[in-house]
Amino acid sequence: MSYLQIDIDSRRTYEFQCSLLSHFTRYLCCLIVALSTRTSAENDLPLQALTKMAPVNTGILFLQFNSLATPYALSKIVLSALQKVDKLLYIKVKGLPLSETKVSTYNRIVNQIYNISSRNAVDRFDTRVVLTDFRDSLISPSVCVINKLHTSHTIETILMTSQEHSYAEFLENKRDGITSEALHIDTTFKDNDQHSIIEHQEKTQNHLPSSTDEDNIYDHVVIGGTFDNLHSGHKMLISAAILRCKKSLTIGVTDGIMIKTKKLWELIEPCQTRIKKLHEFLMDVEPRLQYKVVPITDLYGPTADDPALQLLVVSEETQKGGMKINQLRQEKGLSKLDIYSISVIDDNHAGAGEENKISSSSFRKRLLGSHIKPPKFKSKPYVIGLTGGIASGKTTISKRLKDLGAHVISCDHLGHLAYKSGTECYRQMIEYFGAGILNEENEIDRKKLGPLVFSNKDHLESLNKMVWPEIRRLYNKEINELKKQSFQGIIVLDAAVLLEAGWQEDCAEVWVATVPKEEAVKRIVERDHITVEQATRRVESQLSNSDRVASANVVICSIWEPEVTAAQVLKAWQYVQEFLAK
Ligand SMILES: CC(C)(COP(=O)(O)OP(=O)(O)OC[C@H]1O[C@@H](n2cnc3c(N)ncnc32)[C@H](O)[C@@H]1O)[C@@H](O)C(=O)NCCC(=O)NCCS
Ligand SMILES: Nc1ncnc2c1ncn2[C@@H]1O[C@H](COP(=O)(O)OP(=O)(O)OP(=O)(O)O)[C@@H](O)[C@H]1O
Repeated sequence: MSYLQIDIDSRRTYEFQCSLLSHFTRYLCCLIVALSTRTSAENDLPLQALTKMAPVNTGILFLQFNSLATPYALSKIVLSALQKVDKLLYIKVKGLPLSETKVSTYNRIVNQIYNISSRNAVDRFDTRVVLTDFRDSLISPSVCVINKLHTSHTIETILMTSQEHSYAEFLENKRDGITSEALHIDTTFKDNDQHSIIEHQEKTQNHLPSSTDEDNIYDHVVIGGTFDNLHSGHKMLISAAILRCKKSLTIGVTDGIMIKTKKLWELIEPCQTRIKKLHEFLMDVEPRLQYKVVPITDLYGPTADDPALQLLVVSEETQKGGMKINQLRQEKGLSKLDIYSISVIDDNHAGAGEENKISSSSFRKRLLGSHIKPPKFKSKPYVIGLTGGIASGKTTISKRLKDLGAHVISCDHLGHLAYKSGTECYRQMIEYFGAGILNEENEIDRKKLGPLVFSNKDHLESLNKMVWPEIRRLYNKEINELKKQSFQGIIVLDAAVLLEAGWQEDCAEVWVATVPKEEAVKRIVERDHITVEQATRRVESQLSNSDRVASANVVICSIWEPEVTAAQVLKAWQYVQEFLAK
């Protein structure tokens, strides 16, 4: 071995920089650590003999660098750890060499961990590889930094590759009664694993672009992205940047027009939420860098005028963006950025019609029909508010729900009842608009009313004030009648104006039907035989998809074949059934 293994920070809880520690003292420490490690490790029970721990949400795996002799060993250890934690696994690699190690070596380990995790864990599983030790080993190998690890989530269990120490004292944010377990894994190479190892190795080799040496480290690094549903591809990009960064990392996060061309963009979280989540991830993996996380509304962001930036990290699919940036910088007399490019990581969970690579839009598609927010309350009967823009598929969805056994109340139908002569609403409307809105049978004529209200916002508002309370009274009457008949099932309140009228207050949850604006316009033109301009005006006069999605417990998108819509409805329906049965 060409390095000294030093593991002082796993012996003490205090946090200080011991730059004055002599090599001799360090060597002694190493010796003590190495000896104590061996003794306790020998006393370990084999994994099979350990009682199975209760499932926990968050854990940390302390991995010894020298146990990673092969990608196979790493795979086996990480896979084993993934099985013991439900939601979030931190991974900290200990015992790194003090010098002569390359960024690319560490970067490959990090990539491999993310690759294994994304291939083997469920979609929403969150793996976070702590980068502090890697950076210490790369940037200041002669300075021993002793850190207490602070994580944004409470750690419930500690996993290790050998039972040398509980490590609990090095965690700032840990559950009382934290458990620990040594993973004893047979990392002996088996012939039939050859294929998967070669595959892993290939996937985790970084693409080496011509403009930069993959082992260079820079003061000021920059990356950009949308970072919606932060996934392994993003984490690899961010890690590649952090490992090559000494002082500041600038991150441009797309906003505004940049996101509106993306699939299911209405489901993308607001820019400030994405920035907050990104920041939380950065603080977990390497809190000691200076981060400048800023919204961007074009592909250049701060690279258009920041002279200090030196390296841009991209992926093979966004390299072109890097070239455009350098073209602009050259035109402006700024220095060109070195460009480091990572490989794109594939998604082995990809379903039909999804991209091959891990992508946020596939995640968004998988969110359709699932409960993005839990129901507000449990009740019997159980009222679901179904809403959505014009031609978004509400009627089709409510028919499907009726087939599944729901009692559907159409607020459109109740609106017609509210206009009937003899109601309070009828009386108010004649008083406000005059008898000119009546037909020969003294019924309210919608064709006469339409031009009056759609040309005047105040009139429309007044009309809504008269009609909405009447509709609410009518649906409550129907719900109460169902209650009297001991109906215990699910009631669907199909209401285009559910959110505008505030009726979501009466619902345990809200389902929102969406289609992209262009598709809604196309459907309206075909159905109502009006012009594209007229259809566009109708769509634009309503609440936007993203406003509706903000209030949704479930989002259903009807852009694909009817069976895809039906599958989303069934998924959400089954969740509600399970929720009510609990
Ligand atoms: C215009 C940009 C920023 C928009 O980002 P985009 O919407 O693609 O972001 P997204 O969140 O999807 O991805 C962010 C980054 O992660 C990479 N990435 C996404 N998925 C994967 C994956 N499966 N494997 C590896 N990398 C991935 C993307 O290629 C991108 O580089 C970007 O695509 C681009 O052109 N980047 C190069 C220029 C740049 O960085 N500009 C901003 C400077 S501040
Ligand atoms: N995959 C799909 N899912 C649902 N509807 C679809 C789908 N594909 C096409 N459509 C069509 O879209 C149109 C609008 O659907 P629907 O009538 O259910 O919408 P809506 O939201 O009730 O509309 P409105 O509020 O204008 O009455 C219909 O003609 C429907 O057949």
